[in-house]
Amino acid sequence: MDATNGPITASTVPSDLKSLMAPSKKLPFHLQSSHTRLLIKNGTVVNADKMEEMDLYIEDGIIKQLGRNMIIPGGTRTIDAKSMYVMPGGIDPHTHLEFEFMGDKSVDDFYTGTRAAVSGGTTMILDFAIPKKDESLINTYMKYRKLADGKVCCDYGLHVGITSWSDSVKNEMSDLCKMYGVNSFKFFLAYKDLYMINDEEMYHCLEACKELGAVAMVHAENGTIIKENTKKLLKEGITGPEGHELSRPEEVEAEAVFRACVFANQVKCPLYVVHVMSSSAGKMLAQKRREYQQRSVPHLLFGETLAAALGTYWKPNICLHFEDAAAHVLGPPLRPDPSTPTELMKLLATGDLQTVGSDNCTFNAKQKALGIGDFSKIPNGVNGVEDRMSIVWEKGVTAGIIDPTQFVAITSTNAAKIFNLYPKKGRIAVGSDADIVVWNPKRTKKISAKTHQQAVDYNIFEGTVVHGVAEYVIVKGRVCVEEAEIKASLSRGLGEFVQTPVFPAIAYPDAAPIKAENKDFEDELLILDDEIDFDGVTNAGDSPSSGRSSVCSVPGSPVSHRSGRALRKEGQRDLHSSSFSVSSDQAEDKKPSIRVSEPPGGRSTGFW
Ligand SMILES: NC(=O)NCCC(=O)O
Ligand SMILES: [Zn+2]
Repeated sequence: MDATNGPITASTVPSDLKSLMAPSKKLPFHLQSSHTRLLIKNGTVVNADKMEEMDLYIEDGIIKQLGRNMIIPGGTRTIDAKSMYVMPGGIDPHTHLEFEFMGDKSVDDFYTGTRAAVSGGTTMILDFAIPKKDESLINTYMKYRKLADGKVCCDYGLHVGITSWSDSVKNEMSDLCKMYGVNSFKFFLAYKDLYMINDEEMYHCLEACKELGAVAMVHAENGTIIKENTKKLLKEGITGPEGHELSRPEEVEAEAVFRACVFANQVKCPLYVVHVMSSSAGKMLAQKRREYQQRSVPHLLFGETLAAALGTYWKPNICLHFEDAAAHVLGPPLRPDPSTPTELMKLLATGDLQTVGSDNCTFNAKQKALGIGDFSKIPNGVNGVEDRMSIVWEKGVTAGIIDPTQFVAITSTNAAKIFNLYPKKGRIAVGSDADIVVWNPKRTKKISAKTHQQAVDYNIFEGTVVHGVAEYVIVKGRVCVEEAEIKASLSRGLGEFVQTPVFPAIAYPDAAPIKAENKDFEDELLILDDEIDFDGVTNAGDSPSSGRSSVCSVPGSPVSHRSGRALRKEGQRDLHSSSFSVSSDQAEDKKPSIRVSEPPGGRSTGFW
């Protein structure tokens, strides 16, 4: 097939995808109003590198202007964000919606799951298309596209699982990268006999990812030990949910983290460790990451933890009721050490971990009951897609461990960078998607299954009071949550599949930048980012009279236009006539004066 490393284009779209692409363009009539104009006033705009008092003007689903005293068209709706934070909508890098797993199917589907996500301030999810060992990767991917397209309430992307190794798997990985908009592959060192691959297969999988410019992802637990321990525990009569954690204690997770890191380093393939659930695993990853960074292999390793791990733990009395305990079963497990949530939050604060996912994979009490009498049959998975943002805020910002800019980094920007969505997603900037959350740090909420939006009948954060919620959520320019209530505008089909191009600059800093889906669009964003990164301030805060008018308004027009290019200051570089690589510079930590504060616990080694 005629494929390149670039984005999907009309000529490279396979015929099976064409049928999916056509309908997603035809939005229902009520979603078609392309002239939605919105002004968000008086708020504090928070990006991962700084906070600024600014207004924001949105049109056609895109951020068009940032600044103060902007000239905007009449008839524009205004939201007053006084005393609130205006942030990039959350990106949940890890969900399993309608996932067929362990004999059942997770109850939150692409509609209820993304609806719940948006209600909590998340405006994009990355789900997993996981094939059985003998299944085609592309067929599995197509199955997920068919499940999700037309159903999702916010944009989504797909990671693909690697559960076996062969030439055909390798070829399909290549096709997925080159033609289907996938840039990340997860392999499992757990789930022996189901999904687990062995060390040799891991080596080849990492080699293939590196060759393709993809991000390798690993579920790091030692599946062989888990299998043998499980047999032993069941034989000893330990059949209840307490057996779950006993079969896979912290070092079983840390061993697999270590092994995967060493393999990644040998192959020199960027590796993203999903759901780091223990202090032992987190520290192991931090140690390897720092070690490789010192040997000038920056950003080889990335780590994700979960809202579940930050928001709760395996409490001493949890096993008094099977239903409670089973609802908390996921792999790797919640840990009995009560210091785990704080330890993991500190690793996020120091940049040793980069992202927080939900791993949302929900099963109702009836489904969890499959494991009565045998803990190994409890379908693994918990909720989190809805509460992830509030849990991170509560346990991070309210607790004084991170500041709002770090909150944005770990809930949105870092995922956008790692999976090559930035700055279309993960940043409040002119030209970026208007996926925005207006965060109210004064509104409180008591989390409960009785009031949550998710389809599942249990909430592992039940009773937690959070001091900070999504007051308004804007999805592609539409106000979908208002005063913390879902509006009718949040509907099926509002979201679309978003390609994730290979060679993300943060993971492959030496590679030539891969263009996003719209060349003009990306060029404009890169220019604006250059202004932000190297001036130390955005031009967005300047008055229109400063001469840098393209962001505040475009000459001759009351509003700026997406296609309008930023005017350069005298002496400022023209990226189109220079050999300077913006993408690689975006990946560096050497930008001057862009942080508002140092993270607690010392200087970050991450990419805040
Ligand atoms: N995490 C979990 O227990 N369920 C979802 C599947 C996985 O991520 O391993
Ligand atoms: Zn998962």
